[in-house]
Amino acid sequence: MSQQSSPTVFSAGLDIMEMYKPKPDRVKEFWTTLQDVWLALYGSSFPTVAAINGHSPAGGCLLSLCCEYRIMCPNYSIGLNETKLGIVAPKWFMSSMLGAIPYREAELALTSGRMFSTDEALKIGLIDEVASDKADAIAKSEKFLSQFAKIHPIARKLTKLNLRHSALEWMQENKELDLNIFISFVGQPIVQKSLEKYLEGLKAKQAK
Ligand SMILES: CCCCCCCC/C=C\C/C=C/C(=O)SCCNC(=O)CCNC(=O)[C@H](O)C(C)(C)COP(=O)(O)OP(=O)(O)OC[C@H]1O[C@@H](n2cnc3c(N)ncnc32)[C@H](O)[C@@H]1OP(=O)(O)O
Repeated sequence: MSQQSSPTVFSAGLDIMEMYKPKPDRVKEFWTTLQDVWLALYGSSFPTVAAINGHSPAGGCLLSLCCEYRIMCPNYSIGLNETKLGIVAPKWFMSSMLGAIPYREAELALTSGRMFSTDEALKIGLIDEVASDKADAIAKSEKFLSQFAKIHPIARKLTKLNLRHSALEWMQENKELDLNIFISFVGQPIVQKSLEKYLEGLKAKQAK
């Protein structure tokens, strides 16, 4: 469950202002912090559930995909919408999605940057359950977690970490490479232009 200033947003994803005209003194910390959050959450030895009580685009969707189970409240949207911003979901965003939905669905979703409604997300397996509201999402999360009381904790932990091993190992070994790809990608004028247009679209939507 994320605590946001907006009651309708689980996480709006990465701060686009950090990628639009990125400041050289901040960009490394920005990206490595995200890598570290992913490593900690995707690689957590604890069972994890995302109770998604609001919209969850891009980095928001990624946070939920780090968890083993996703429960979402109705009438929100979720997805890796990077292509809509003219950017590319990094390899580890994609592998996180592939841990939840079949390759074919992921390819269609990622290339189109599609955002799914709660019901659509349930249909393709991007989320596991729908909750009627925040309290129900918490109750359902507790129910999911309680099943592990009967499972040996070391067996559960090793099973989870073995399943996630190759994605985690890739990141541990390639943090610097991944950072350099990010910096050179967002630095391209064509990418900056796309981000500018996307931000203008957000402002125009808000002005209506
Ligand atoms: C070859 C391989 C190369 C690989 C290279 C990798 C490069 C790729 C790197 C990164 C991946 C990116 C991940 C991301 O997470 S990108 C961010 C994606 N997020 C979005 O698209 C969300 C956009 N926002 C919305 O859809 C909506 O705002 C909303 C649904 C979240 C909330 O809607 P609503 O409540 O109606 O609020 P407003 O739209 O009115 O927005 C309020 C306010 O907030 C600003 N804002 C919203 N989201 C963001 C954001 N993510 N970053 C910065 N600012 C945001 C919006 O502009 C308004 O601002 P204000 O006018 O100043 O109030």
